[in-house]
Amino acid sequence: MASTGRRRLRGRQIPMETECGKMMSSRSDSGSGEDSLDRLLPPSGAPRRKSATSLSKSEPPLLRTGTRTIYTAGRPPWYDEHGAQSKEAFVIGLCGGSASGKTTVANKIIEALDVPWVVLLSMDSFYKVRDLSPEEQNLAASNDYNFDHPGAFDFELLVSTLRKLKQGKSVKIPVYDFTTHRRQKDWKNVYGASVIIFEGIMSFVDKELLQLLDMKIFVDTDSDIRLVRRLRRDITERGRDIEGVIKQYNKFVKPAFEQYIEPTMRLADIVVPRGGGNMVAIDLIVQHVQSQLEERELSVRALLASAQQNQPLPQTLSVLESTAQVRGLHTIIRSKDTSRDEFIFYSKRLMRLLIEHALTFLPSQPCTVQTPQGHEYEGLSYNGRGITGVSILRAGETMEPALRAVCKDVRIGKILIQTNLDSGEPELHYLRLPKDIGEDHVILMDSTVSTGAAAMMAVRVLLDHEVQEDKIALVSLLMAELGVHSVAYAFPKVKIITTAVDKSLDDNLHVIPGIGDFGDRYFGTDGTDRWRDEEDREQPSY
Ligand SMILES: Nc1ncnc2c1ncn2[C@@H]1O[C@H](COP(=O)(O)OP(=O)(O)O)[C@@H](O)[C@H]1O
Ligand SMILES: Nc1ccn([C@@H]2O[C@H](COP(=O)(O)O)[C@@H](O)[C@H]2O)c(=O)n1
Repeated sequence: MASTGRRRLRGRQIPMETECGKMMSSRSDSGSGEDSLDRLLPPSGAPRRKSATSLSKSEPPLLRTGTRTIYTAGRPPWYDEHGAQSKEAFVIGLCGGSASGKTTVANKIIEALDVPWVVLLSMDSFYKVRDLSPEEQNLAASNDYNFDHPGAFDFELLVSTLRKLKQGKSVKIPVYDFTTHRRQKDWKNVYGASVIIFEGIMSFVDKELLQLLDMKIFVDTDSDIRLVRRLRRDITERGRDIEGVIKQYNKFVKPAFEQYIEPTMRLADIVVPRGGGNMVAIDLIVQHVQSQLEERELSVRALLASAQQNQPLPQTLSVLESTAQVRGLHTIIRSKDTSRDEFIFYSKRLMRLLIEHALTFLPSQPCTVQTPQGHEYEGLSYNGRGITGVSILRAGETMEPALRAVCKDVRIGKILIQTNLDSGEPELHYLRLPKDIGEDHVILMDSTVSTGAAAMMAVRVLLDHEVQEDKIALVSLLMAELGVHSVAYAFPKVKIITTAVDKSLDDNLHVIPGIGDFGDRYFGTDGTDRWRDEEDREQPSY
């Protein structure tokens, strides 16, 4: 499962560490502001981050421990050839008394596991939502409020969040502040993962929650040690004083351990004595998880390549009319002898025609306007909430100027999908989508579509962000028949819009007769750059 192989940036092979920086496992974002940024690539020069997202224990949401930085290879497909979510995340539940070392064990597992997309979810995030009343605030301030009772947690939100995350969907997670006993204003956006580690003092008390856990681990640390650790932590990290910690411990923490937490030890698959120092136990856990992940591996491209062949083209497909002008443009950009500047110029013209064509599928309603001559004109106006263009990087980004030119104030999102050259599978590496994209019509842009695996991954991501399937238009200059069938079969409501559909794919899954590698030809990375005007060079924006 851990993949460290070579990648191809939708066509271009890149050395991972120099071009993209190294990847981190998973992350969260505050979701505030115009863009909610699910970024998997650190900006160049930015400090590297630790392995997984920790979702409540500290702010900013980075790993707190670990001697090693784990880099990921991006998110592999979590859907099958039908576009359905077939790959559920593996969920590890970690239970144990307060300060037993749950978080420490979780981080050790993440480090040793070394797989992409691990999320660390803490039960602390799900302390009840309502603000404490002034009396309760006073109780909390004097360590007289009971945070160690099942009733203190919002299990409903916790179960629904974990269920969604396990299905590979993105979720918003509250962030808890131990110093104010409140949730912070901004919640974190977290994208679905391959492995979810869920830790908390009451991880095993709720039946529904238990059913979501694939592996249950109890961290069993001596109560004296827990008290000492808790004293140190609560004073240094949670703004408490020594008397208060001891009072709270004796009044609530200790009895709760005996009444609610310790009895759930019998539900555990593995008990880890001593916590994070027990490397033998951690290695055993890691071995088991790795074997489970291997079993879940899935080859989407292979499944697609053998699927849905020799069928009539779907109703959802619209091919730009093959006028003399369109054929002429194709002739230029398909020719291997076309120079780069001509390739850019004429593919841009074709993109403009394609995007204009795509916009005709947006919903409209009749409207009447007054002309300057005082007469009425019966026209049409766009009848939707907003329009977002989402480009599949890198080549899809070349279509953004055409969209911006014809669609005023369009919002733009980006998805970076790379092909792992070892597995041949697409992997999701970077995602930036505008806030509330779920309400918009989305024009999903990629220059070419071959098997459809990357396009399917992008559609899957949009659906996971609540975009409605019938509001997605996949717009591509050139598509292979196979890709059209794959996307249409998996997502029958997605509109597919292109300027040409080519019959076949070669052994490298390139479209035939095709256009070559669009990104390489456009960005001049194919080594055959015959550029005339150096100043006009275009580069990808990320
Ligand atoms: N094996 C250990 N040795 C020393 N200190 C530890 C060990 N494990 C955890 N700690 C410390 O104890 C405190 C609580 O650990 P943590 O993993 O956050 O526990 P939990 O998540 O169960 O509350 C932290 O300050 C942590 O650094
Ligand atoms: N406002 C709060 C909320 C919770 N606590 C204590 O946190 C403990 C659970 O967190 P761990 O990291 O120790 O598992 C729990 O025992 C609560 O007493 C708090 O002090 N203040």
